[in-house]
Amino acid sequence: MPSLVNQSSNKRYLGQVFCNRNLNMQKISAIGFDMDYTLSEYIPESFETLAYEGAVQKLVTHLGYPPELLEIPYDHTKFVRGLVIDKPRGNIIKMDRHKYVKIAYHGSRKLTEVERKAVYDPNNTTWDSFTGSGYAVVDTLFSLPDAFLFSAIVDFKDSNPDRLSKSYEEIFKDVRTSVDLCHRDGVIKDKVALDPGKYIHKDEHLKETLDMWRESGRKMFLLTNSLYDFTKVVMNFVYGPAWQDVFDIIIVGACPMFGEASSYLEEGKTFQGGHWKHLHNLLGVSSGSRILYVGDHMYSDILRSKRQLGWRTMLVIPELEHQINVMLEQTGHFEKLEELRCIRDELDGWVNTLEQAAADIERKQGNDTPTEEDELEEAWAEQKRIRAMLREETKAYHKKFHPQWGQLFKTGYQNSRFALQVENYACLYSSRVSNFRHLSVEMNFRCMSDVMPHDRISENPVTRFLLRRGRDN
Ligand SMILES: Nc1nc2c(ncn2[C@@H]2O[C@H](COP(=O)(O)O)[C@@H](O)[C@H]2O)c(=O)[nH]1
Ligand SMILES: [Mg+2]
Repeated sequence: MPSLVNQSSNKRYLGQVFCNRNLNMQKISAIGFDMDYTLSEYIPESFETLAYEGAVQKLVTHLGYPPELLEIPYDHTKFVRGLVIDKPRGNIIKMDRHKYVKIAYHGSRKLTEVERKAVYDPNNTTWDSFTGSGYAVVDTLFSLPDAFLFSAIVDFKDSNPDRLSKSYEEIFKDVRTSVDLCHRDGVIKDKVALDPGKYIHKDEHLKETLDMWRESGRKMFLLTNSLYDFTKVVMNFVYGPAWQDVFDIIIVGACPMFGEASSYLEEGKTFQGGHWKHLHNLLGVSSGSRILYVGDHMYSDILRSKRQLGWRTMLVIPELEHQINVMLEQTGHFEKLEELRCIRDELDGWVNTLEQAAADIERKQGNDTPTEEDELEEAWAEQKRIRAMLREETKAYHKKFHPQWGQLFKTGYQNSRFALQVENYACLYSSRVSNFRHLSVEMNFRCMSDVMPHDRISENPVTRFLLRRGRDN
């Protein structure tokens, strides 16, 4: 069977597993799985609506929010992972990998460039790391209803200031409390238990993938934040009644960097809570690098388990399918953007040369010659035209991915903060666990070679500028 790793198609995503860090499966002796949004992919329309409607109900009934909020329907397409909620300002923002804010919305209103830069451009304000308590990262699909609800209430407050006197930060706190409660009081889980098929996608290939790994002789474990009753509902649906047989260890009510050594409940091979050292002992591994953990939550599943436990990680990114399909459809558009960028760089070089020449002449003669002035005016006009065109084309390209937030892994043409975290913390990533079924259980994953700007020295605009100057002198 042909390997699907890092193989590209010019039509659609084929379920490739992508590799950021070399990982030899022969060195992996235990494979662990998170459950929610990893083994079970929830249907956003129905599942997220449970959290949203439950939370609005609580805000209105228990926290005195205006009943009109009950009439706002949930739109699961509005927000995406990787965004950051700026609680005190009532904004939701998207950053590039350098933490420059490139898109900002206040409620559902997009900030103009001037407004955005006044608040977030480090040239105008003090540098912000966006890590304090005033910010909340949308780093799991579970947070999308929080983002939608916060933004809807910000809109409501702005249009009805006399009806809602709470600050944006207080509103966020109430939203968080209400959504959190829905995860604990049965508003979400009782409904899912009654009709799992309405809320969970059935992946026809999941069972064979998990069985394939089990048969490879590796230790298998499930490590989920969900409690046992809900785990049973979900695993029964996604795998079948024999789900417990596929795992050597089942840990519920916990995430990778879990707990106190002594605080856990044990029933056979099933535990509630516990400690990672205990888990390493049970798995018989001496080093975290022998464990591959597959999860969807950037922070708790991937970043913490990699940084603090040294586990190898695979991030499940369901959004990858849409992102890659649009990218492949838009190849022509992307090439046009690349071309425009080259023209812009050439023009910048040309303008630079002319400006320098004009300055030299001015120094020597005391004023510009009309020829230089005309040429410079012409170059500036062309530079302005191309820059505007590039800006518009880039916006149009991004809109193909998402009308408000653009391409998940990019802001403009740089990697987004989300992409940076995927690169830094996920050894592997793919859209779903069952994509592994195409691959050998002993696969030696190898990453692509890294490219720094100086590795592409001949494409560098500064190189082109220097070469042209060298030729002209
Ligand atoms: N109390 C809260 N629980 C939450 C919230 N968001 C998600 N969850 C629950 O966590 C687990 C996720 O399990 P995992 O398998 O991905 O580790 C699941 O039971 C969710 O319902 C929250 O805001 N508050
Ligand atoms: Mg999860």
